[in-house]
Amino acid sequence: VIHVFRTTLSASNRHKNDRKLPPGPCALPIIGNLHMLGKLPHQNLHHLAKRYGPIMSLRLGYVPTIVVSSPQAAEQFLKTHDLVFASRPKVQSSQYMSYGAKGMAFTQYGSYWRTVRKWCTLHLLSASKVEYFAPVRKAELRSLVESIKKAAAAGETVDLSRKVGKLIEEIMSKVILGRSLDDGFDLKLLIEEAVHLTGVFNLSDYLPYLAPLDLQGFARRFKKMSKAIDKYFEKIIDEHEQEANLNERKPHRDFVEVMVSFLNKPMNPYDDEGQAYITDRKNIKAIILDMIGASFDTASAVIGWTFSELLRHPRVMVGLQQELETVVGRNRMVEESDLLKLTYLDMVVKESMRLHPVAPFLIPRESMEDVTIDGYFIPKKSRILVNTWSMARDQNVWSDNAEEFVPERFIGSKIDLRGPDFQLIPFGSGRRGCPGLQLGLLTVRLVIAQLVHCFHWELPDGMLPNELDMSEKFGLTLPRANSLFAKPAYRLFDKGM
Ligand code: HEM
Repeated sequence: VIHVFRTTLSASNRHKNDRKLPPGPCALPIIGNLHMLGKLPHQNLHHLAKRYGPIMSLRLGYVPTIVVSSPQAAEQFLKTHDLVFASRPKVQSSQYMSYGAKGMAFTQYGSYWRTVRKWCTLHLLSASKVEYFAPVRKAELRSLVESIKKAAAAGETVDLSRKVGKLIEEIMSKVILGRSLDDGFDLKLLIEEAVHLTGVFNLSDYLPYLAPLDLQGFARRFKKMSKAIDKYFEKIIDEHEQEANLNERKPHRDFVEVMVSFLNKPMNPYDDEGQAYITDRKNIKAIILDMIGASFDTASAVIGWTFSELLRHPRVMVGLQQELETVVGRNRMVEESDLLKLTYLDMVVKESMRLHPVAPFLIPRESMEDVTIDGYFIPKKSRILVNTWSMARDQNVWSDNAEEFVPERFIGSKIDLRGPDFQLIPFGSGRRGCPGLQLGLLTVRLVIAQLVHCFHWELPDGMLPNELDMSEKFGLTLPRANSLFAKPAYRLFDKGM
């Protein structure tokens, strides 16, 4: 009770003193504005921002929260004051799922995070590492094309969401764990649930005195999931250790193999900040979980939305097939080396990631000190939600047709989706921007190009393009709510292999 009284009092005091918080809707006692989020918070906050402006202040439970909804405002938070907002809040999910924030994505800013990030960027996510796995992508895509070809020959409709989900899961698990997931353990289902629960608003994070009651049952679910995942990772690390003993001189390939080779060694021996060690298996398990969580759902969500838009806009699908025909020709499949020449594909992917950003609030940040932005006071320990979904619908930035899927808007434009241009930041920006961008983007482009090149696609049962369901499922990521079904017809001249 004292805690509730204190937080309510201190929140109202903040309004009273001369430091002006950004505008925002009135907050109720105790819950603040939590009741205004609804099932699709990115959409509801988009509507509220239209009324209160691009830097809006809310109180979620006891947590002061700032919602950023324009590219100019995002630049202030992610570039001008990048360091102030380079931390992540301590949340219940990371305590359970990241072994007490021992990974990267949910770890507070500091020397541990800096070292882990540098190390992962250098040893796991570098350009040469991404390239190294090209044969894995090729083999997995070939086998997917073969299976869709069979379905096409039988006149069947395929569940594209499921097929693409499986493909990404296979590619990423070979890259990260060094093995196929065909071993009876449904890691994908657990990761999907973990990512979803990490994104939805957990009362225990906003009203911590209620945490022991676990009113939404999240803690129970996190504990159960983390136990199952931990057991699985232990087995994988054991196997890697045995293999490492057998082949000491073998080059290290998958992520676990690289990490196991660093066990008990400092991550950056030549660096002043080398306090971080992969001292025990917890570091390895936390990093693996981050990598899997960050890669399974993101790439498949982008591909799912891009296919949905292509099916809703046959003109764009045909345009993309024409480009593929010119650059690749119908006598062979797409190779990774073709991708650089596919400029329309690039526009299609940009447009899809603009309208359907995979992480609608990026991964929430937390301010490390008090700061004033555009005359507004942003208190230390505020939670920052950058609403990229809302930014894509800003008519001042994207003109009257902001809500329409028009890849041609990028003709002659230099907008880069990797972070420098704040109107399009599906991978975030600044110190906390996505370190897996290269791997993610390459995978997304390759899969879309291959499937559009090899097959004609139609909506099933005479469904019209404007009848396709486009509902979203909100979590840390924003995939389609329902599976996408489509009917393929093989279109390459030869056997395509
Ligand atoms: C198309 C696929 C992907 C998309 C759209 C995406 C998007 C994002 C976004 C929006 C963030 C938050 C950035 C911020 O707060 O500014 C992020 C962070 C992160 N991503 Fe990705 N990502 C993708 C693929 C990947 C892959 C394949 C990996 C690794 C295998 C990865 C690893 C990470 C990690 C570790 C972080 C946390 C970084 C940190 O906190 O320092 N991502 N990603």
